[in-house]
Amino acid sequence: MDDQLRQRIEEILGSHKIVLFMKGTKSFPQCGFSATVVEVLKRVNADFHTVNILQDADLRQGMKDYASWPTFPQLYVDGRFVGGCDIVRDMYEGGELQPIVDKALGRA
Ligand SMILES: N[C@@H](CCC(=O)N[C@@H](CS)C(=O)NCC(=O)O)C(=O)O
Repeated sequence: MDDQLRQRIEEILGSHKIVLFMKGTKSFPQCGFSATVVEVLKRVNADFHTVNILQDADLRQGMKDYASWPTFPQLYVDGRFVGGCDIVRDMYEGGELQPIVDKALGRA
């Protein structure tokens, strides 16, 4: 990945505590996996920023390389990759997501 793209990704991650790289938008997800993570984040009352990778081919490939993760959605909290849909849903069901979100948002 070139430096400019890496810098762009790091700027996005540095500007928001919780970032979801997804297909579509919060109000109009264009994939069921992305829709599930949006729903889960709403349930834990997360304030989160979304990036629609369907509108950005560079980021669509760049995030796969950056995270070493081949699919979307990709959830980042405090700049760190948390997981995709299956992981985030499992963490929510296991009660592990809420404390991570609360800590990132200064609610812990
Ligand atoms: N098991 C994955 C499901 C996500 C998935 O399979 N996403 C696919 C289809 S939406 C994807 O992003 N493929 C790569 C691409 O479209 O660039 C998860 O837990 O997030």
